[in-house]
Amino acid sequence: MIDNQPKKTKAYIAGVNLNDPNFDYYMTELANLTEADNMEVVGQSYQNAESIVAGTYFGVGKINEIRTMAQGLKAKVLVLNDELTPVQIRNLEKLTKMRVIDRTELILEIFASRARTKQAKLQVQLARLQYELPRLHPSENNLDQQRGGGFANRGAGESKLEMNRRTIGKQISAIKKELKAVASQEEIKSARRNQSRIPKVALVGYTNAGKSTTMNGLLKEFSKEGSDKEVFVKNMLFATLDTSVRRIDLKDNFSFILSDTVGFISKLPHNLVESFKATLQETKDADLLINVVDASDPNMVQMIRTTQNVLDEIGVKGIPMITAYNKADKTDRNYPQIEGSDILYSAIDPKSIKLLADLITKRVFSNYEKLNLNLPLSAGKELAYLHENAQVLSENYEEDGVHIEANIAPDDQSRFEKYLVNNR
Ligand SMILES: Nc1nc2c(ncn2[C@@H]2O[C@H](COP(=O)(O)OP(=O)(O)OP(=O)(O)O)[C@@H](O)[C@H]2O)c(=O)[nH]1
Ligand SMILES: [Mg+2]
Repeated sequence: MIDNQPKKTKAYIAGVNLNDPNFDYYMTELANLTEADNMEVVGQSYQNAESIVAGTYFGVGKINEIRTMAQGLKAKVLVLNDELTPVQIRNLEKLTKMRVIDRTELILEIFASRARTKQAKLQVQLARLQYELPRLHPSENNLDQQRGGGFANRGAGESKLEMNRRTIGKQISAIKKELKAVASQEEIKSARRNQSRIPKVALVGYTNAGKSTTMNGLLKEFSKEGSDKEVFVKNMLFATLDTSVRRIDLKDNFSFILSDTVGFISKLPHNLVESFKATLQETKDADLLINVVDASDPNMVQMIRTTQNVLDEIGVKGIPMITAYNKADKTDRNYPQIEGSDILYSAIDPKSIKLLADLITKRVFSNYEKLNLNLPLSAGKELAYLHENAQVLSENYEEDGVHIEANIAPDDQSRFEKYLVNNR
């Protein structure tokens, strides 16, 4: 059989365990990330230690062991479980004769390969440059220094370093400026959404949990535009890097705005989270979060914790949340099923999607109040506002005005007080 697949680079993965109960889970993630970066994991090892060795990350014995093992397995790349210092990376490359990639660089590479839109590309580029800046080192300009020979030329390498730093610094400012321009466009749209009383619901969660599939499921069931508005779904880490915002129109005039965004993983590089601030804004502005969890994954509990940690890091606090246990079709449990404020479902099952929509409706509109109003026929503007921002249950044009029964947001209730009919 002819194998047309290009051969994947073989990688050896390793880490130092500082007595962390989640260490095995982090190594599993590291293996998945390495595969997601188009490499093949051929082996792994770890070292239990009290602390990281400052200059070389591992102790000498471990480095020798890794070099021997990795060479035997023909690994070309050594992938490490933490963010390393530039000195540690350089020393390990010398000692192992392999390319060394730390966890941060690995995640940045994956994001770079996935970025499609201008905003995502700029955000990843910014995070990469910020990662590189402190990693520029005079020794990387050895050639210049050596070529010059002699003492007199010693400054040449350093000035090149300065030059590189300045160039990267300039690139960073330019990208930040461009990002601001892109973000302000988004802000205008988002401000418009914030002005409206339509509730905002945000899908969040671990990467590959099924957020985008859930969004498409809701769109298929409840959006007039249907499949035109569907988002990209794929069985891979970080399929989504942008935020998509769609309007979902449920029965009985219930509408909400739904957003789907980038997924999370443990130890997301801080720079990356910082760069993706604009993308994650929709999550911060939400009235309700749906935390999508892959219920068929044995590491489900750690994944939930990871999502909580990232939400804390980006400053998402106090927003009500539904935990949505997805992929129930891959478990032996009965679904769909509501369990308190949570749901067990499958995003590819229409019945599940309807139950999820019911749960969202209940949660989002729980503090709305059902009011009976009588609006004069001249109050066209108020009527339009109600249709846009409340759930209009019934509407009858009578001689004395328009009789309306509607569920109205707490903030809007005073606005319609004067039209109240006292028959509640
Ligand atoms: N069997 C099964 N597969 C599902 C279900 N939901 C999603 N998937 C699959 O899981 C994979 C990931 O789905 P996505 O919707 O792209 O996941 P995501 O959370 O948006 O992932 P990222 O954007 O990468 O963070 C795809 O192959 C989906 O087809 C489900 O309920 N059952
Ligand atoms: Mg997605």
